Amino acid sequence: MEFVLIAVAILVVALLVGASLLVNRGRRTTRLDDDTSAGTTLTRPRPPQAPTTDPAAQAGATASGQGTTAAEDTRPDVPVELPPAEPEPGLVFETPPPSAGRLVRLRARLARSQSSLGRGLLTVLAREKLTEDDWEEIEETLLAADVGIGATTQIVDRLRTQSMVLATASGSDLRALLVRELTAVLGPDLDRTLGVQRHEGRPGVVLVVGVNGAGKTTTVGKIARVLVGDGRSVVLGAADTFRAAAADQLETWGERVGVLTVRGKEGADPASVAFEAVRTGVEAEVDTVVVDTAGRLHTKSGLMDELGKIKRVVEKQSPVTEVLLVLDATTGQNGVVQARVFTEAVEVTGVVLTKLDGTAKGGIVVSVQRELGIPVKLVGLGEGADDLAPFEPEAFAEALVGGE
Ligand SMILES: Nc1nc2c(ncn2[C@@H]2O[C@H](COP(=O)(O)OP(=O)(O)OP(=O)(O)O)[C@@H](O)[C@H]2O)c(=O)[nH]1
Repeated sequence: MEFVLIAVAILVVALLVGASLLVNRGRRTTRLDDDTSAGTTLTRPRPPQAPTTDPAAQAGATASGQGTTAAEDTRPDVPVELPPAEPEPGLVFETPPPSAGRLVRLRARLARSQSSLGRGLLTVLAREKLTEDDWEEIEETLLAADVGIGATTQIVDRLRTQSMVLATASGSDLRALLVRELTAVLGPDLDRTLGVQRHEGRPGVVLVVGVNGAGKTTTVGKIARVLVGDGRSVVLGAADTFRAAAADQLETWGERVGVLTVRGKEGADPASVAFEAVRTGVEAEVDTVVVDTAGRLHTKSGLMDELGKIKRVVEKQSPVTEVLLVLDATTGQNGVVQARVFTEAVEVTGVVLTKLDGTAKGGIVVSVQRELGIPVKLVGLGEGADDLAPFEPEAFAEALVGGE
């Protein structure tokens, strides 16, 4: 009898161990879009034989937000199969226009800056003989438009040396002169190429940073459209896990143009989401992965830690080729102060100035570039999906001055 009891006990223990092994094994593999997992998800349904990832690693990163991340764990190198980029039934992808020439098409959006800056300057310059009061007015107009003291002095000095020419210049000559001088302070020789190209078989990786409310998420969506409009394939990463609505917003932007978004659960580790987004981009061999990051302005060291970690983790997959800082043009000099925190936290390679349509201070482009020493690469000129344009100094100066 005793022998039978011992045999039954051994059998029960063996069954329990076997069952637990099976359960754990089941947990080790989950689909990226499995809503019950704590890790990252793709926004569109994956094929039934979708590959698997290690949720244990993801959960670790998600829960802690520090220490080892998903990326830093050794994870099986499981290929990610993406659903075909074809419209689902009833869903028609939009075709955004290419980015070239957008600034010229959107020049009317700078009307507010044009009337206060461009027209203001032209009116004074057209006076028969310029007095000291006139020069002061020119200076004040430039400063009021946030051009900044250094560039204002440069413009006024150069115009003064040409006052003989000004005295006899026609309206169109004056306009051309002003366009030339404004272009000169806009840094016409700065390299504004976006680092979005594939390199050595890996996608370009763009990190988008900036204070929440600057239009960052909207801008990431618009950048996706710029890239798609220019014929590139894109994956988006919703690493702003602090604000749940940001991921929803990004998904919607992506869906409209057939771009996949990798997102995390609310509160997930941003680095983990960024890692998965880039991993997905590498596997799918897309041209560019664009990652939206959280822009909470907590302590500088907190920001540095978070952005530093995202960059470090992402670069296990593919080098970061562009870090874009999104700034709201309507916040003026305040925005520049905030911007400094970001430039100290991460090596920013380009600035996106949003909401330029909503300000009379178009000169902010000049002061941002001068103060941060970073080129403005894109400008936001409205709420429309394609109201984001590559920045071109001469076209911008033309738009500010207006006419012709
Ligand atoms: N007029 C104008 N509005 C813009 C521009 N860029 C963004 N916006 C709008 O600004 C509004 C507020 O944007 P945000 O509050 O910054 O929202 P968000 O884009 O999610 O920004 P984050 O919180 O940084 O992620 C949205 O309605 C955008 O459409 C622009 O260039 N011009």
